[in-house]
Amino acid sequence: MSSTSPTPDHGAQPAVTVSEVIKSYGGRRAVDEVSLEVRRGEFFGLLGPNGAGKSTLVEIMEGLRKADSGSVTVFGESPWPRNTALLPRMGVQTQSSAFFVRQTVHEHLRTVAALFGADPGAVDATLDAVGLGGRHGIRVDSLSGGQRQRLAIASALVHGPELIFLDEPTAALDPEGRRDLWEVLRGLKAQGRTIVYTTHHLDEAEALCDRVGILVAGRLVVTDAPQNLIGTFGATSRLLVPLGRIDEQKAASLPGVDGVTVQGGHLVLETRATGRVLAALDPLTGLDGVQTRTPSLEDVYLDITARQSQAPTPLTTDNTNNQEQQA
Ligand SMILES: Nc1ncnc2c1ncn2[C@@H]1O[C@H](COP(=O)(O)OP(=O)(O)OP(=O)(O)O)[C@@H](O)[C@H]1O
Repeated sequence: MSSTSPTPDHGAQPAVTVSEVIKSYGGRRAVDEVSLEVRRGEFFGLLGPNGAGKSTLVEIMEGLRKADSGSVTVFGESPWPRNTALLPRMGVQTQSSAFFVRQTVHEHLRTVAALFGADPGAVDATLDAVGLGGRHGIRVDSLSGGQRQRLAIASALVHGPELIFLDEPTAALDPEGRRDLWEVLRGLKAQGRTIVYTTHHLDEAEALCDRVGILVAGRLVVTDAPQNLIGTFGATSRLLVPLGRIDEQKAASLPGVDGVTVQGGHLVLETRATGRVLAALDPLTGLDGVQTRTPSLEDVYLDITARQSQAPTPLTTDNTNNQEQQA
């Protein structure tokens, strides 16, 4: 990767602005009047079920697809039609990234680096960063799916872009590869780069993203910081009590318990008042072996997407709109 870091210019225009974008295929809206801003230095995650419109929206931001209506700017300029001035400032990994399949890994990345006029010295460092350091001489068409994905990510990073678009970058990676890439992405953010990415891994989005946007059937239903979403949408905590300690009816009658189910070897108590329920349980069952599960972004996501699929309604908007973003 190039060692050049973006000049910090917080308070400047957003990295990406999307305004009322619509894109339809055959009369069906894949992206339905979406507006959002990605701030400079922000790590922004787009979440949503299969077919929700994430890739379409990201590719419109990248200038790879044309919106039917609405507007997009990247660093204040339109990415469509193909804006060559923006290319050195953007790194793009798509779900169908192209490769020079007859080249070796090192040749491929050297070629990509040369196309962008990047420092050839960045090739080795980038391959190391994505875990392909030991694969320099392997032909691209002999790589595994996960290794190809790493090479696609390297191809998006080698020229040290300010703004990085990654479409499901960890989809084909093994757990170790996923964690390694998290560190690479955190490093890029620490350098002040802006990252827009899509993922189905909610734990990952919660760990990495400053803000996430959830798309359902082409509509952006909510945008906020993961912790704000968890707080705002008030997913309940769960207390797991080993079976046999307390009967279901008695548990359901405890103050603060919203619901009780049996799952595996546990009675699962749903609550928004964990301390109160633990205090009530202690004299009845003791707390040994009682486990507490706090709500996660995944809980909130599943709740929001299920409710939106049944009855689409506007949700509370971004709590972080007026907060300064930290690089
Ligand atoms: N080139 C195309 N022609 C026709 N329909 C398309 C095209 N690209 C996408 N679509 C449709 O648009 C909708 C949104 O697709 P998109 O790939 O953007 O969703 P996604 O959220 O990225 O899905 P996934 O999580 O499965 O990657 C889907 O119904 C898809 O079938």
